[in-house]
Amino acid sequence: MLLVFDVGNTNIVLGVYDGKKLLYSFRISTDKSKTSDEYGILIKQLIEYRNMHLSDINAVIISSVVPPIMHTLEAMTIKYFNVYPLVVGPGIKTGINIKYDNPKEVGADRIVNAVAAYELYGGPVIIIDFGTATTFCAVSKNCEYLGGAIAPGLIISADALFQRTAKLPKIELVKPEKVICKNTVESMQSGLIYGHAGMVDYIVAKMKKEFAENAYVVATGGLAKLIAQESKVINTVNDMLTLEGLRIIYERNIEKI
Ligand SMILES: Nc1ncnc2c1ncn2[C@@H]1O[C@H](COP(=O)(O)OP(=O)(O)O)[C@@H](O)[C@H]1O
Ligand SMILES: CC(C)(COP(=O)(O)O)[C@@H](O)C(=O)NCCC(=O)O
Ligand SMILES: [K+]
Repeated sequence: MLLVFDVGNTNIVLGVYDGKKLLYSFRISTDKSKTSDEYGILIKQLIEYRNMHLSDINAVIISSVVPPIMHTLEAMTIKYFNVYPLVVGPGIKTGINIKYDNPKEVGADRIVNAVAAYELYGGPVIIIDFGTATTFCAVSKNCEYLGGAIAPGLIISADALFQRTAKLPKIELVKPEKVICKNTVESMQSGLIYGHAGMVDYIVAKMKKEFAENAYVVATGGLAKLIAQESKVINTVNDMLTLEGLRIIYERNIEKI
């Protein structure tokens, strides 16, 4: 079986694939201070909790936007799974033509999402990933990664309001019923959530004008569902987009699983 790792700035999402089928997924926090043994034991417990064994995993692929954690994770997979991981980066076949000024600069998660979105929905396609940052990526009809936009994510924006003011509290990210709110917490929720949805609709409209009016729009990431309730431009939410992309890239790089 294949174990895939999507290492984001807030969470690591793991998936276990049997061929093309995602059996289980797990979400753990990204913690730069954890050792390879701490990750190893945690992942062992998650796998055994699903009645599998470490030895059931015979391949690993990792995509990461947190370079300092990579050495730890690579050491962990070698020690606990006896497997050298495939790491998404230069030299890996993705099947996508990256038109960024410097292709090495694009976050691996954005490439992986682009691969999955093109495979699942075809091009032209726009991918929005609501993670620590909210990223937008445009992929053309001919599978070119055209680039996109990076905006502060919802959690970053909420934290900034809390940290940079004296009177604004930490809040839960839920949508208030109205946009005109009569207390501090709901007013912050209103600005954050309706504001983010408006930003999404505006950027997508501008992207469509710039490259393809008929682009399909797929959203992923921890907060995708929350914004998709409000945004008018998201065609589908696929929470497993990055995991699917990792599975597809693995298949493109290895003849046989
Ligand atoms: N299933 C979920 N439901 C609600 N919020 C979530 C869920 N998963 C993650 N989040 C929140 O969404 C934020 C972004 O998560 P994630 O997409 O994992 O970010 P990243 O990829 O940058 O690590 C996190 O702060 C997390 O608390
Ligand atoms: C933009 C990101 C921080 C998003 O990361 P995430 O929110 O998923 O943790 C990541 O994709 C990244 O570090 N990208 C490198 C810069 C770029 O893509 O141009
Ligand atoms: K991500």
